[in-house]
Amino acid sequence: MTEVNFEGARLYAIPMRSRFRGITVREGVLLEGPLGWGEFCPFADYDDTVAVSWLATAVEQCTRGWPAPARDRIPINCTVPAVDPERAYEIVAKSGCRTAKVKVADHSDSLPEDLARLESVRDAIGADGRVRVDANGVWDVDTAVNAITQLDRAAGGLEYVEQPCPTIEDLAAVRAKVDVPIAADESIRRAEDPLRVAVAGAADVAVIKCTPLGGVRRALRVAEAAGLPCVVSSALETSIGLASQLALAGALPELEFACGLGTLSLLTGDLVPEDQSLRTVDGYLPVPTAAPTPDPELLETYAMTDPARITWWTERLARVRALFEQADWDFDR
Ligand SMILES: O=C(O)CCC(=O)C1=CC=C[C@@H](O)[C@@H]1C(=O)O
Ligand SMILES: [Mg+2]
Repeated sequence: MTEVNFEGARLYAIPMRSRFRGITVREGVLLEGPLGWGEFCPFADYDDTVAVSWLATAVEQCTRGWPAPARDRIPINCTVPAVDPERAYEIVAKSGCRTAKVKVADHSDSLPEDLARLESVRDAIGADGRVRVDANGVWDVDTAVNAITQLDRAAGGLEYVEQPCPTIEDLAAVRAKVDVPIAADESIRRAEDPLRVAVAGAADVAVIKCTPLGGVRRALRVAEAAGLPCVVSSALETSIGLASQLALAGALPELEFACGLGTLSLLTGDLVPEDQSLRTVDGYLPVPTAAPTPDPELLETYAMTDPARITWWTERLARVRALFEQADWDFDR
């Protein structure tokens, strides 16, 4: 992998606008290769083995590029964190998106807050907008059935509920009891072999994220294996990593749903110049033909400065690089 300039890795730390997935500062690494830059940003709680796929996505982007797209723009959902109703209204209203994805079940006893947030989101998006929720797998089957029924009512109809329960079996049980369609996210992405998850009977929609799945080519194979309509959703990358996710959304043979790639708005900044930044405009993002280039000034502004974090990321990158090289990674497999 001499093609990738690991010595020139740039470490960044960008504060989030609101806490999301327990994260208040997004950290990661940019790597340069012959085709431009890629982004390595596995969440801190992922071990090195899991992080290998994240590195593969960055290496694919900066050394190989992506398969040809089937479309040139992607409809985007705005993402509403577990915020109060006023803030939820504001996020949806100013997003320009016709679909909103709302985080629910953020903490125990969250249902009354979730219901108020959904009512507000429906007010903001209007009767013809679409509203989906994501519970990140925290409910058991009975809790899920009860919550989904109430959330569906508060939202004036849900497009789908993403990962209501942790297991495939529980998703199937909930799906048999509610009319709201079910989407599988963690069930696919965290599976030991995402190509072999029997998700078809348990969900109506597959959420696919190319960053943790090892690149655009692999994610396309996972999408095909899932055999369901797909939604591409982000891993909270900067514009550098979002480019791969948009390339995946662009290359899917069919795309029925808006994708969860409008997450740059959750960060307080980006690493590329304003005119290349992948911020949603009128509910859409373009499918890039090449990775955007980081702005040297922004790399300085958001450079990681905490010595302990720098050591942690540098050592992690070295370990994951060694695993990636041992794996003799095949991007097409
Ligand atoms: O899909 C979206 O609208 C935004 C992305 C998003 O929700 C997520 C990004 C990163 C980590 C995940 O916990 C979370 C998700 O569960 O889908
Ligand atoms: Mg999800």
